[in-house]
Amino acid sequence: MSQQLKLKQEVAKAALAYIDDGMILGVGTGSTVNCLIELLPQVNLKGAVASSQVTQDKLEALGIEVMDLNYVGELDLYIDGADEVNPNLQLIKGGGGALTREKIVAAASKQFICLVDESKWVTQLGREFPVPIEVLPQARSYVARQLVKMGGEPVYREDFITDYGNVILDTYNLDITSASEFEARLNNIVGVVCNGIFAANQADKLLIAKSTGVETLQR
Ligand SMILES: O=C[C@H](O)[C@H](O)[C@H](O)COP(=O)(O)O
Repeated sequence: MSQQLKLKQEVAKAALAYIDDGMILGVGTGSTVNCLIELLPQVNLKGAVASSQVTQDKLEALGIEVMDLNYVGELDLYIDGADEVNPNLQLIKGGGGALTREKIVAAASKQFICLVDESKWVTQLGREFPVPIEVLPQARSYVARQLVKMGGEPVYREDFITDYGNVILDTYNLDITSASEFEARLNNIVGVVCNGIFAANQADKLLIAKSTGVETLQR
């Protein structure tokens, strides 16, 4: 087993302590959260709200009832991974293309706990990992030109369609000195459905797995 998978399993195990019996849990997407999903049969959940079709399928395969967010109201807890996290617990997400539904579930939750291994820790977002931007298919070229004007280098994620039928522009080279401002600027481009900067919906708590153990950071 790789060291990184081991760290993902450790941080997933640490997250179990925050899940209460009888809860409806918001469940993220990705390889880190997959480690958590495998452990969820240990908890007596009332149900879950899934942040992607992939997660929904995995939860249902374990016999966990997946509920429609529109009918459950505010969730107590959302747990998800991230592609990058900075010291303010702001994130880049969407490497797996699930950013829009993830941001909706995060926004609808009282608390967002983010699970990462130490490879995800950065001082400034977007220097290495591109910002995934979900775009209406018809607006792809227009949005790409606006991103170039902002100094970005958008790359169309080929052969990928989101759960909502849209496309993704993975955008490199954005100078994200203020994640909040950048998130809002990207949202202002007509045709953008959602962007992968999670500043308005940043993590409340970060569990970070290191070779020395799992550390907890609180906002
Ligand atoms: O769309 C995918 C999500 O934002 C994931 O949370 C993110 O890509 C992290 O995934 P992983 O745990 O596989 O690194």
